[in-house]
Amino acid sequence: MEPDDDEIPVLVEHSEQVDSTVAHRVPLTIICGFLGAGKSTLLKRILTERHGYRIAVIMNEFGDTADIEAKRINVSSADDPTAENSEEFLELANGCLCCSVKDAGVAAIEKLMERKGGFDHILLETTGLADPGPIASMFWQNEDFTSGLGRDICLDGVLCVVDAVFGRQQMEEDHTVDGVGESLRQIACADVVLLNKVDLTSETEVNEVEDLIHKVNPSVPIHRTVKGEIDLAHIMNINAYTAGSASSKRGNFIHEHAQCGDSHDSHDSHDTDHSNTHYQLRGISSLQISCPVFTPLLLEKFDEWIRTILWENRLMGDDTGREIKIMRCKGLFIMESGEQYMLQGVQNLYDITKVDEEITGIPDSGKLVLIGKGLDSLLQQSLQNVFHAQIS
Ligand SMILES: Nc1nc2c(ncn2[C@@H]2O[C@H](COP(=O)(O)OP(=O)(O)OP(=O)(O)O)[C@@H](O)[C@H]2O)c(=O)[nH]1
Repeated sequence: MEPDDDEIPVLVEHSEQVDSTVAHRVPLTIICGFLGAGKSTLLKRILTERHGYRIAVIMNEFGDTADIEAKRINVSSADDPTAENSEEFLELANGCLCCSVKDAGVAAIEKLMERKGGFDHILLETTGLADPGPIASMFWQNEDFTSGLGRDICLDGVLCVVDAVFGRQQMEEDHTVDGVGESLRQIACADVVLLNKVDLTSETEVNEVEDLIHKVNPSVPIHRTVKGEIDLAHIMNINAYTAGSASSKRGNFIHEHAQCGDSHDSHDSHDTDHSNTHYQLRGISSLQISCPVFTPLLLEKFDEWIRTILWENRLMGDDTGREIKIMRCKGLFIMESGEQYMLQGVQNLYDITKVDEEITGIPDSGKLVLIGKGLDSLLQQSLQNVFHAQIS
């Protein structure tokens, strides 16, 4: 759903036809990561390893990686315009394709689809300083996009590579004018995290970084890696933004890290009491809340509640000017009928869709994860009021 001042939005249920179309689109993964964390190392590995996928890797800096591979497989690079086959695409021996993204993301992908087509997956690398939120929203739910390029590709998820050695320091130290640093934005928006360079630090330190990441994004799966060594099944086709056939994977956030508790507190440090894990770091906080079984009316009410926050940056009924900013939200709601609904949101875009397949091992009640600014006790109370209005 996108905000529109003139229309009252309604909850749209996606038909099976739409979901089957989604299945034919090429999934796109946005790769972000802290400076020097190992993004290029991961991409180099993907571009050279025999994995059986045809992957298009769209890189910011075509330079180093492409040059190395070009020499090895004897294909000319974009830096050599006189050579035969010279273009900004570089086809590699393992079926991967490397593409320069100097001409802006969407244009590069349009060209890619026109000229090369037929990929299993697209990996889009962003710069170390990028906020993946706006990029993700560009590839998801954007009207211009869905009526054009969106017919061919769909957003699979956001992968964040974190440095196991300096990750913690980067998260604690970086900040921008509005108080939330890029590294925290990247963690907030991540659907999967690679905690890389674990060979360079102790188990204790790795555990601490992992803990910090989960404080910021309680539901994100974290994979520990050395030089980006990861089974691609963990980072591709995770379907973080759709409610189609692979819903069991999307249900992960409900089960993983249940030890985080139900809520996170707002202090610039870890809470020692694990029963209250309400957490805030440099202005960004995360909140994980258990939801009661939903009636159709409660689903409507919840839709109104989250819409007011995402579109108007305020709580329903609160005209005090207190601002709330959600960067990422996810939810799974269990209906009285046994049906399940999935919430996905990035920036001010969101979608609530019926899950068309049973998620195995789900709890009796649903869960909601919010990551952003202003997630305080007033917000929690406001949500509880919505829940209790239905129960009583
Ligand atoms: N020991 C060790 N070194 C690593 C690992 N991953 C990457 N490196 C090294 O760390 C350095 C930085 O890695 P890159 O892959 O260039 O990092 P990046 O995220 O692409 O860096 P920027 O694009 O500059 O932000 C390189 O020298 C890599 O060889 C790892 O898991 N262990």
